[in-house]
Amino acid sequence: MDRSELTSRLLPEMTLGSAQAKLNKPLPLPANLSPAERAAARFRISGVAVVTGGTGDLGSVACEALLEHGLDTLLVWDLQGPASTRKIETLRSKFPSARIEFSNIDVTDDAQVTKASQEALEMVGGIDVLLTFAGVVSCDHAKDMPAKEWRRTFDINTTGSFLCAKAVANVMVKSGNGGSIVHVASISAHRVNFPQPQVAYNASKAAVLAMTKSLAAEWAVHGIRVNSISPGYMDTILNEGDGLQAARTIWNERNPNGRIGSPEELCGAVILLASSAGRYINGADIIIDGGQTLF
Ligand SMILES: NC(=O)c1ccc[n+]([C@@H]2O[C@H](COP(=O)([O-])OP(=O)(O)OC[C@H]3O[C@@H](n4cnc5c(N)ncnc54)[C@H](O)[C@@H]3O)[C@@H](O)[C@H]2O)c1
Ligand SMILES: OC[C@@H](O)C(O)[C@H](O)CO
Repeated sequence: MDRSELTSRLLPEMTLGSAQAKLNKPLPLPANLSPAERAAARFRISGVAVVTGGTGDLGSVACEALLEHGLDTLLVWDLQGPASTRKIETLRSKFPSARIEFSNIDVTDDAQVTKASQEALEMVGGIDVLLTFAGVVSCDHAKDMPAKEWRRTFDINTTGSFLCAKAVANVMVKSGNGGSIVHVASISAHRVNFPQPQVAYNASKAAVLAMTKSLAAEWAVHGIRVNSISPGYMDTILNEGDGLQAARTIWNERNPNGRIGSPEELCGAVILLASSAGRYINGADIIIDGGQTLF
């Protein structure tokens, strides 16, 4: 079997030239812009974005950043609750000209995310950006870890992120416009957290990194970029339960900046990866931790 036969049999979708890669088109910046306008245009986000876990502490801040940068339509996929209703109302009042829709979606349910993605294609013409913030933390000691808890952590953090990426990528391929997918990994994907035991969480986030690189390689031909961010410890509710409040002192001491991060400090990386400023970034991970992982 020669090389081209092998390539087309094993990886037909990756054969060069099988689809027009949007990544290889010139940057769509009109020539008559002022330098300041050009700078802003590079980081402009237009079109439609899906944000999973978009009413959580980090996801809601990322939603706001997308809207600040010009997003027309925001589709939030999260579990319904009083907090989600409140956060969506706040976003709508801050950005009255944007279309903001909430759907009660469990990211671990393949049928639900597939249906919601298809509806986005029919309702708003496609999806340009996907951010996968839906996630849970699990702090059991390994020797006491119930199989159910291990599976739940992987199901939401890893499988859920994959199922959303798959469903959204299919829509991006159908619309023919490519897009940008940003997964939310963690510094826990790169190293073992201290002092809290988090074997399932750490492993689930390391899998997100490997998945991100695999999808980036497979979908570049469709003009879809897939990257991840790895936040360090952020000041969120996720880091308050399970005795984590007490661990904060240690995290602060072990950070060269002397403090954990605030949710807003993720926005720069999210906008870079989602916008055309990041058009040649593919399969990358950006660690945003104030240097926590340096020592
Ligand atoms: N907070 C941190 O310090 C930190 C650091 C690194 C990575 N992260 C990651 O960032 C992401 C967001 O964290 P956060 O601090 O905003 O937490 P959060 O608990 O405030 O938000 C998580 C969101 O995910 C949603 N969610 C959970 N299970 C879901 C499911 N099955 N289907 C749909 N939605 C679901 C929750 O409803 C919630 O809105 C998580 O993936 C987390 O692992 C957080
Ligand atoms: O590693 C940092 C985060 O992923 C997370 O905030 C932490 O692990 C939760 O305890």
